[in-house]
Amino acid sequence: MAISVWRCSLTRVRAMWLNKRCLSLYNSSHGFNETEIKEKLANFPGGSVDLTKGANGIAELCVNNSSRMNAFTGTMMIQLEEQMSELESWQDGKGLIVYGAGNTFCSGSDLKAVKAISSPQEGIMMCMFMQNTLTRLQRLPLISVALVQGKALGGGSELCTACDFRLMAPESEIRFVHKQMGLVPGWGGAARLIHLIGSRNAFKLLSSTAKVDPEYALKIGLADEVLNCVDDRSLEEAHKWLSTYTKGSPAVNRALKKVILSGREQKLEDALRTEKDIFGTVWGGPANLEALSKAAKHK
Ligand SMILES: CCCC(=O)SCCNC(=O)CCNC(=O)[C@H](O)C(C)(C)COP(=O)(O)OP(=O)(O)OC[C@H]1O[C@@H](n2cnc3c(N)ncnc32)[C@H](O)[C@@H]1OP(=O)(O)O
Repeated sequence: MAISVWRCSLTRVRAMWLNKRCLSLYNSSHGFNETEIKEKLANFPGGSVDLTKGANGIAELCVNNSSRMNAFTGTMMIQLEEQMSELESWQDGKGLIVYGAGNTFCSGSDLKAVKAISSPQEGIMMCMFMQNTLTRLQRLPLISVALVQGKALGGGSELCTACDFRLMAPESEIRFVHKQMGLVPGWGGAARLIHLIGSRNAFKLLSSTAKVDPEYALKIGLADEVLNCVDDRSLEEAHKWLSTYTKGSPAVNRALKKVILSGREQKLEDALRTEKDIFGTVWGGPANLEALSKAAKHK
């Protein structure tokens, strides 16, 4: 009995490790040493990244460092990575809302930590670590939404581009301030921004470091909706918005996200093949059989 439990958990750990390796961009073959950068990041504590998984299949991920406008400390970067493993293995999950504590989104990386990891080699390691994590966020089999209240600055603006959708509360702003810091985005924000709004609009936002308000964000396709509410009520509003897109079984919702991902990331022929494989996982499945038995009409 004890041996079979041990084998089972060993298989689960191995599956999680393989999954993580497949979903990440960088591993040791790219000169990336995850253990080393985690040890370094652990020296910059503070704040937390809190995950709440709802019984309705919707999770909330809260970036919480309110005394520093939710800036990412080293330990928060590590926690964000750990929460991705938790979400990747959540079979009942359908959706995710990423938001910041205290009615503001996130002011990027903690400037104190950034100062201490200032060598280009360490900067590149931190950048690889965060790109891995945010790529895994983007590739979660969940419909993800960034709820932007207050400010999303620097790395915070990059974080919101890793979600499938962005909802902006009144008076909120997204701002790629990197150039003013003598930087360019490094957490994958530039590449994702170009996919979202095109290279000309992305060029303008990155080179001017302009504040993007909800109305302009909606106009250029950076935001998907301008919410009516501020403070805690905007989280409720975000849940309501998301519920339109997460109806139905987790298996079908997750399959849907996977076909969108393959269409987004793969070449057409490969995406078509992946779509066929994913189709095979839902065809004749419980949700399909139930719909057929009800002879559903779509009037
Ligand atoms: C590849 C990633 C690249 C990056 O993310 S680089 C970092 C980019 N982010 C920044 O430069 C943000 C710098 N902060 C600001 O511009 C302003 O603090 C901000 C966010 C507009 C808020 O302004 P205010 O509302 O006036 O509030 P405040 O300035 O008094 O801030 C409240 C406390 O929060 C702190 N804070 C804000 N952003 C921080 C950050 N990123 N790292 C470390 N601490 C940060 C700020 O220092 C202040 O603390 P304290 O009260 O002085 O002890």
